[in-house]
Amino acid sequence: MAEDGLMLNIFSAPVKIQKTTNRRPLSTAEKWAQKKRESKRKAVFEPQESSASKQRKINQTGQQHTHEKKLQSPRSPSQRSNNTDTEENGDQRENSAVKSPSKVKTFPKKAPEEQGDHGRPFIKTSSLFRNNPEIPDVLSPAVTQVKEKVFTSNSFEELDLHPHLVATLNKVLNVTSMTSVQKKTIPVLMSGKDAVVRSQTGSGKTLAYGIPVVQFLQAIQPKVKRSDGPLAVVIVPTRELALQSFQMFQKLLKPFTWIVPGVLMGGEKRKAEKARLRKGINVLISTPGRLVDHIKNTLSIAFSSVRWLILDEADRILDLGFEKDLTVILNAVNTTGPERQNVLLSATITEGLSRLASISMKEPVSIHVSEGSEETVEACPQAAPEALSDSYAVPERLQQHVVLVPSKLHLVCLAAFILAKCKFEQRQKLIVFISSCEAVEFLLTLFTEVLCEKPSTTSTKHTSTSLNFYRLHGNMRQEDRTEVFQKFSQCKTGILLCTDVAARGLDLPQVTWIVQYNPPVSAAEYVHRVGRTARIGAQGSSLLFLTPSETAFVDVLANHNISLSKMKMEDILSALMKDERFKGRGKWDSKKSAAAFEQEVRERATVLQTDFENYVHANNESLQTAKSALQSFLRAYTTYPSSLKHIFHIRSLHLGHAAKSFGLRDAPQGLGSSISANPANSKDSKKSKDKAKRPPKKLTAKERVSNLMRSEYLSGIDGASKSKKRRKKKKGQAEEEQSAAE
Ligand SMILES: Nc1ncnc2c1ncn2[C@@H]1O[C@H](COP(=O)(O)OP(=O)(O)OP(=O)(O)O)[C@@H](O)[C@H]1O
Repeated sequence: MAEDGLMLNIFSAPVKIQKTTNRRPLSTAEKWAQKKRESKRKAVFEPQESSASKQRKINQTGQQHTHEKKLQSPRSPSQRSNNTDTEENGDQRENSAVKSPSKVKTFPKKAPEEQGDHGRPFIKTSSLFRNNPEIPDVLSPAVTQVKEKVFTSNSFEELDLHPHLVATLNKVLNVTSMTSVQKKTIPVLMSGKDAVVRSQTGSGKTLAYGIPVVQFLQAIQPKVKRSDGPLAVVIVPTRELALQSFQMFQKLLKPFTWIVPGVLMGGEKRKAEKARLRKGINVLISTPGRLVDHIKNTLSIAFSSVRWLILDEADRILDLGFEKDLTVILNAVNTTGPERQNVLLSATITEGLSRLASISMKEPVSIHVSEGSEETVEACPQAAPEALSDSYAVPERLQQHVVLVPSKLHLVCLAAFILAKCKFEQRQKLIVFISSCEAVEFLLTLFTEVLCEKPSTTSTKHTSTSLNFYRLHGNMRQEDRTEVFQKFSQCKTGILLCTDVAARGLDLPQVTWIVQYNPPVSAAEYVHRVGRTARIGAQGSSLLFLTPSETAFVDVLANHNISLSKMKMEDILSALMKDERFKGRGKWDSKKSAAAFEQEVRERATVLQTDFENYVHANNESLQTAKSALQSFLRAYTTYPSSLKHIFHIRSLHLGHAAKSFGLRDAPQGLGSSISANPANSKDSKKSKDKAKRPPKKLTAKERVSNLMRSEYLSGIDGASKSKKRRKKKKGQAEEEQSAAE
């Protein structure tokens, strides 16, 4: 079973949790062994230091501690007075157990003038800036980026379209000239051919298939009737995308009221969908799992008239292990139907897509828009898409950045970036990609509580706007998902925290920044995520967070002709200098030296981290939420494909440092066993021990794909329903999360 393998992978991973309480003195041999383990770990996580620098550090330790002790506690001491804190050196501190409130070490109250502006009592805070791995120099290899011209000077009038359709395009959709992909695709599809279409994100692929479908359907005589059932079937991977494509068809079909569009998607009431199907839907937009569900269970669904089958984001549909679902769909539409046109579209052609093309299409025309490819509209007997798989086009006006941030500093760095953009700049709209639903929920609460200013507090020095956080992931109720999708579409400024459920196809207007807080599982997913900005010729920016050990992902992207420019972590953190809420203990004077500035930035980052940690440790509920968010992050981390495991391997994560990025002061103990029956962790269970001894079951290729893509399942992308049900029977928590996503 794929899941068994996965669980084993996750929880038997060498995640080391040190116990530090109730220690007895170590014997010499134990000390030696510990020293050896420590130096081995340091070789992985920390820069090599000269003995002189080590000595310097030892000499400085006392001083540093004194300095840290002077850092202040959060704003509401009353609310957070029972917070724990730890004060140990480096890793020991991070891995030590959470002390009970009674053991909290508090410091003697200082005179009011020493307390700083917010009256934080002094607490000990572990250093964010020590024991971090060295940040290497990242040089994005020089690559020639693939360019695609978005617009042409040709108008829709040049095509032989129904005048009402042209009028709708001009007046309802406000589009007059064709984009390059539309100019190339529409005539091919109107001539009745199958096509594989690749063009960059936000280049108008939806209309490239929507216009020919509507032109075709309105011309059918006698007129199309509802009772004809579906004549066009559009399959998309997520519910929001289904809704978006449906809305586009609604607009296009305005003048042709006798043709009825409809959408089926997981999360909606089946009964209501059945009723709509019974009434008759002519253009059917659906997620794959839901359509299969209806094919099997709804007698009123008849595919005898289907003339178009369109797979949008076709590579993703295949990636997710939808092959079985697609076979069911293809069998259903193939039964008695007439000649059918098939269209596959995506911004990223993969090997999988060409495989799909070969099973479902007849001599498809390959359409791609890269510059210098004017003559690339050609008959493509299967192999041609593969020729495209190495380089991806990203929008020309997209500015791509990467920042290397040690795990410990991830949280404050993201917070500082959000503050910089959305508090101290105007009209910024951010999407932040996070690897799991729980982490999205956790960050939403944490940021809302710690970063958003309470109405009573006002910032004096800098004009600031309020922060509006939204979240989108697969564990949300469908009504909430739809509401957030609509609200974020309409808002002028805000921050959407989301999983990859929002990575594909969504056309959210005026997004200015894409932040990939957790790296994507592939270069293709990178392209789709950043593609939520800089759409249809607009400008946009993106920022990819990597830890120092993940730096090689920059080369992976370069292999696909994607080049990034470096942003410095210190520059991002320096945004905290504008926020007086996090100011350090000393009086800050802008005339001070650069070194003092840097020191103040660090102090502010530490104050902010302390606020996060105090919020997390304020009560058991928030602590448990942080722990389960960390668990889900670790679980997602194990799902990178084997081709990227040399960069993203759970072994290269430092659990204590990762915990810090969830506001946890220590690496939680018993992490694995609390999630599920992890053989390695459930020491007492004989069954578990036996299981642990068993070699992992060899997985089939398909199971491996499912395994690798599990973070996407967890993130709520519409997955194969049957396998989920099976998993639900067998496993606990993880499966529940997944079924909620459907
Ligand atoms: N000819 C056009 N002129 C102006 N705007 C257009 C034109 N065609 C499409 N658009 C607009 O461009 C935006 C992006 O279109 P669309 O979502 O179809 O892009 P896409 O290529 O499918 O992107 P993705 O690969 O991310 O799914 C939409 O808001 C759409 O209304």
